[in-house]
Amino acid sequence: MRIGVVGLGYVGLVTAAVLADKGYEVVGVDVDERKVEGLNCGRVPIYEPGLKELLTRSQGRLTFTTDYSRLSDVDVAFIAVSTPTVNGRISLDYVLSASRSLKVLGKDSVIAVKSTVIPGTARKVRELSGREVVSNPEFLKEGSAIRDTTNPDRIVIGGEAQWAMDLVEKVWSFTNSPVIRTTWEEAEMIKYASNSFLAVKISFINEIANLCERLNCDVNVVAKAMGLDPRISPHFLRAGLGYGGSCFPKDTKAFLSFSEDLGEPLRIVGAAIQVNEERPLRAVRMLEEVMGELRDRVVCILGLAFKPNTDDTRESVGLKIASLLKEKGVRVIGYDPMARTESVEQVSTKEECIARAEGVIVATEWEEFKGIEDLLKEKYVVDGRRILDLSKLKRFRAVGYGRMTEGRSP
Ligand SMILES: NC(=O)c1ccc[n+]([C@@H]2O[C@H](COP(=O)([O-])OP(=O)(O)OC[C@H]3O[C@@H](n4cnc5c(N)ncnc54)[C@H](O)[C@@H]3O)[C@@H](O)[C@H]2O)c1
Ligand SMILES: O=c1ccn([C@@H]2O[C@H](COP(=O)(O)OP(=O)(O)O[C@H]3O[C@H](CO)[C@@H](O)[C@H](O)[C@H]3O)[C@@H](O)[C@H]2O)c(=O)[nH]1
Repeated sequence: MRIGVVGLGYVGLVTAAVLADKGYEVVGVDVDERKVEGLNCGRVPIYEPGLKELLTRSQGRLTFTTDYSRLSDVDVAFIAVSTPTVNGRISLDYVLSASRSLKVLGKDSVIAVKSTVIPGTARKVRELSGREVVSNPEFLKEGSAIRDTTNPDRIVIGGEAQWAMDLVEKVWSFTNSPVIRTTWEEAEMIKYASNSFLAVKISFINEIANLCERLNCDVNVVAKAMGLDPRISPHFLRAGLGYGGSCFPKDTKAFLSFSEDLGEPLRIVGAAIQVNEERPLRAVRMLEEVMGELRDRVVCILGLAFKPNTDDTRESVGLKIASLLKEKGVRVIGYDPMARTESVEQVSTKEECIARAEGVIVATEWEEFKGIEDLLKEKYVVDGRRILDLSKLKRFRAVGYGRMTEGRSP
């Protein structure tokens, strides 16, 4: 089977690499000429564990181009272009533009929409492309994208024409994952409802963390016991500085405005967004509580990627905290094992970052930030991700930690 993948970002590139590795002939198309040129020279534009190796292994079955006409003989073309939220609403511009370009497909080819889109979009894609369309939302997580694509929890296939759904199901037959067949709109809803539910869960535990900070409580103890109830589950119950990344922030907002347009506003999702937006400021206040006036002092942020094992800084909490601190006249330096950004002065080791600063905020729970308590002994510390052994620190605040210990904050 020949496969096309339109949009070679975190989703498209991983999808293309995994499918090529499974033996399909794959053509990847992107409008970004530099990205395509780089890929054709073996340069991988993102950091995702295992991706470079996978791309090298599948050379020969995988080609990259900016030329849509190269898709004319594919059986299935996946759309994996971005769907940003602009002024609180989803922008479908890239998806609709890709759909028009996909008129090059043969009449029996199927378009599978992987991009996260509001209900009703797959129908529009069919109108614009004149081809049969299946909604096949993506659930991968950055940092474990290859494993998630090779072995997904479920495969959702939404559509109308059985033959088209059969074809897309066949593409994923190597996975052995449960397949759920739905309508287009159900598939599109499943994606937003899933992301929103996880975002709600995070904001919920973060509010519990706020309460714990006022009491003689540790949110980790509370969450651990809650999570032992299989109805609650321990997943996505880690209190911290809130969710970032390219999905939850934009998808919750797009889903909320979509629900409002329908006259059925998702109030719980609205509250989760609000709670999340308060997290960076809360981190700054914690640092002020322990350190006092921050102006002209040096603060180090450990972790600029929105989560560990990625170089992605989209909606990164660390960067949001950095900009709040700068507004207060703080001299901010940052360190991240993978992420690179123009917006913060970056140093190349955590040791240097910590040594140069008076205050340290742990914003991302990278593995290499665990066990660094000795480096932090003389610093003011905010453990925003609860990865430190607090008993080894002197002057600190930690998310969801309100245990009183003599001589220690709080
Ligand atoms: N990143 C994730 O973890 C993740 C997981 C699941 C779903 N999603 C969804 O998948 C979609 C893609 O996300 P991403 O993070 O991979 O985006 P991305 O921004 O990393 O990549 C998108 C790519 O699409 C290209 N593009 C834009 N318009 C195009 C067009 N008309 N034709 C061809 N290429 C075009 C861009 O140049 C870019 O390379 C979004 O809808 C997102 O919500 C993302
Ligand atoms: O208990 C938790 C779990 C996560 N997070 C934060 O939540 C954000 C998102 O994390 P994660 O879900 O692991 O990363 P993403 O790669 O953004 O993946 C999410 O978004 C993707 C895009 O839609 C979906 O495909 C995935 O299923 C969904 O998990 C990050 O900032 C995490 O730090 C927490 O604060 N506490």
